[in-house]
Amino acid sequence: MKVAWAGSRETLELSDRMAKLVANDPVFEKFTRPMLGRKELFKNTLRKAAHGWKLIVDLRLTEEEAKWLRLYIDEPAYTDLHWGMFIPAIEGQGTEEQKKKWLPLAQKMKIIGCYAQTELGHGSNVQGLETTATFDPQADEFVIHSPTLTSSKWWPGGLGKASTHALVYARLIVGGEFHGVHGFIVQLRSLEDHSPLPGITVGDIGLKFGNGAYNTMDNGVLRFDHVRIPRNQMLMRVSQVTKEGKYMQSDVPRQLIYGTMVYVRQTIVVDASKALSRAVCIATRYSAVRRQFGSRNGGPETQVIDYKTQQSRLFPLLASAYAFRFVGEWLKWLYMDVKQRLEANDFSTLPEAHACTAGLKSLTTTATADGIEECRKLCGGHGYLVSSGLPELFAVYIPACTYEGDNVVLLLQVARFIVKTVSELGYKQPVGTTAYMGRVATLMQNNCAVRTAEDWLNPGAIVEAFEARAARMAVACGRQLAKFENPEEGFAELASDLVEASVAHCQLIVVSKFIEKLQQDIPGKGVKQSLEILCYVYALFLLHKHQGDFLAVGYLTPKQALLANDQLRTLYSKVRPNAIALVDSFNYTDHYLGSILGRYDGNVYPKLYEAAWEDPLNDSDVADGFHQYVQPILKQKLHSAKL
Ligand SMILES: CCCCCCCC/C=C\CCCCC/C=C/C(=O)SCCNC(=O)CCNC(=O)[C@H](O)C(C)(C)COP(=O)(O)OP(=O)(O)OC[C@H]1O[C@@H](n2cnc3c(N)ncnc32)[C@H](O)[C@@H]1OP(=O)(O)O
Ligand SMILES: Cc1cc2nc3c(=O)[nH]c(=O)nc-3n(C[C@H](O)[C@H](O)[C@H](O)COP(=O)(O)OP(=O)(O)OC[C@H]3O[C@@H](n4cnc5c(N)ncnc54)[C@H](O)[C@@H]3O)c2cc1C
Repeated sequence: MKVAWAGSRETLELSDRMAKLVANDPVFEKFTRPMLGRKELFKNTLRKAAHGWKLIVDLRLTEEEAKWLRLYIDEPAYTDLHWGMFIPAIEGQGTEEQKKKWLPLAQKMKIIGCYAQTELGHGSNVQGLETTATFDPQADEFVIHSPTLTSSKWWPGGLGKASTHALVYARLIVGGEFHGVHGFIVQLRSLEDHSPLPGITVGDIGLKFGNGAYNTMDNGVLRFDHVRIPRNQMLMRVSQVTKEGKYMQSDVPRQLIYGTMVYVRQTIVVDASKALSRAVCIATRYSAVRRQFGSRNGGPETQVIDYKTQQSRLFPLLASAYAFRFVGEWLKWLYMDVKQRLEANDFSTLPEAHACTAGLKSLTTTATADGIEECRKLCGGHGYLVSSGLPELFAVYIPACTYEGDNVVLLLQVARFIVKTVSELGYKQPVGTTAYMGRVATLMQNNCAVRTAEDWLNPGAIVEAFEARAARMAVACGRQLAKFENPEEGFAELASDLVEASVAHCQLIVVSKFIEKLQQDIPGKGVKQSLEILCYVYALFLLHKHQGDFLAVGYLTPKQALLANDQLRTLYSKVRPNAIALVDSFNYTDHYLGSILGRYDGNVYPKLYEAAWEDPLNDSDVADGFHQYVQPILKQKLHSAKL
């Protein structure tokens, strides 16, 4: 199962080596992180990032090894944005000449870059950005300017203190004409002493949610006062500005300017399975350690993992972690395919790649953020201790529902894609993830054939149920929209229904990709059978949770929905004996998990007890401040009998 989870034996071995390298290096200790003040915390992150880079250089790690190393260091840092957005943006939107100039500098870390798109006044609405880049043909330069307070760049990670350069998204103005938002490489700080260059105001935006957590990152604010950059620092793969001041659009669609977001959304889906699996690993191991009630004749109490309620909350999350792992693997393939096509100037699959990355980013991050919080509750009171690892994981993870596109805004993008597909059904055969809509007539007509709970253990029955629900919801939205004279007004009015239709479509993708995965050769005794059980758990859990949809569209009867729930209970009993092995298969070190409750050896109580004494409050028996603030109260002479 470890190999199935990792994707291949090679990846398992490689990631295992990197995990151990980090775990055994004292520089990467993270237990004290939540107790550090902001300055110490940030400096500590810089120290870890520098040590990580030294290891990468000294040990001549490959790009793949370096990625795993950074993951296991497990601390958001400016390097995430440098490697994760700045470099990919230049790769995707730069010309060959620009790539030749900037990529070696960035890859050797001679410069540090960030991705400066969002502003104080606009994030979701990228076309609403206010920063301007005005071409000055006399000087052959662009003038980058922040005309208003709301045009201040706000949020970019790595911008506040670390970056020397930024990829700045600004409205292009050539000859007095606006040409939409484009990307510009702008130097922010001196490469000698790191001080901000003339015309640049830059700093950190302040503390964020949670102790430690994402506060290791210097999310920044940036203003430009007529800052000049050479013309060739506009990324010009999509459109060009000539020396003479002529704006030229190439054959490449202008949506490619958003290409970095497609790339990052894809990586976020892969990361969702990592974050959720960490939380599930902690909650599952602890649920096997924790005992409450049910002692008979003085025997041990019941392990809380044996309670059906615990199983019905925990096992769907375990199944979701696996589902997200496999859909992430598929999405990575889809992205690589689109990337290759784009390089060959084939843009035909870009809209689907956009819809899939947007929709799956939204679905997996929402489920993961909610799932981490559920895992905290599954661990009872001890889950609320920072030493459980769950509060920090939650605090670090939740902004994933917002960054790289607010999850609702992204589902509305999926809705546009679905509505367009439905409206074209008469003359255009849908392909890829919308191919099922080509069978819309059958899907609208046929109802579920399930008669017994066992009938639900059939991939065909499950896929058809999810297809029928998604198709019927999409068609219903299409019919409602057709009643509006102005389609945009209709879209705005029906936005909530459209979002629900998008969720149904995205859930269908995850379920289908899990089922497709099971059609592959999966070696290892019992591995495939265990994955089949998890796949049914994932699908039937969703069906149970959203049974209102399946009933409302008329595909299921209430009896069939009940049968699905009956089957789900049986499946939980089948997951139980393997639950620990299924989380051990994630192959996480205790260092990466960072949780006393999730320790591999299960030695929870002694270690919790030990850790309590390491809290700074326990440095002395009598607290600082006692004599000043508490003792006077204890010693006061009360004048009134009532008091
Ligand atoms: C305990 C320690 C643990 C450590 C863990 C570490 C965890 C760290 C992990 C990861 C680090 C991540 C760091 C995060 C950094 C975050 C960065 C950011 O947030 S960068 C900013 C991102 N911003 C956004 O995402 C903005 C969202 N808005 C948009 O994307 C768009 O503007 C829009 C919502 C799509 C709106 O566009 P709209 O339709 O209104 O208009 P147009 O812009 O004109 O688009 C029209 C057509 O274009 C199509 N389109 C839109 N987007 C894309 C795209 N990306 N690709 C292709 N096509 C696109 C759209 O569909 C329209 O098409 P048609 O309908 O005309 O065919
Ligand atoms: C931790 C973190 C790191 C970040 N890192 C970066 C970075 O490195 N670089 C960068 O450029 N940016 C970064 N961002 C910014 C991030 O990309 C934006 O915050 C995000 O895209 C959401 O945009 P917004 O803040 O404008 O939200 P808003 O759009 O203001 O959202 C507010 C509310 O309005 C709703 N809403 C908005 N538009 C619509 C609509 N059309 N229909 C219905 N509802 C709508 C949303 O659903 C939400 O509920 C980061 C943000 C965070 C939190």
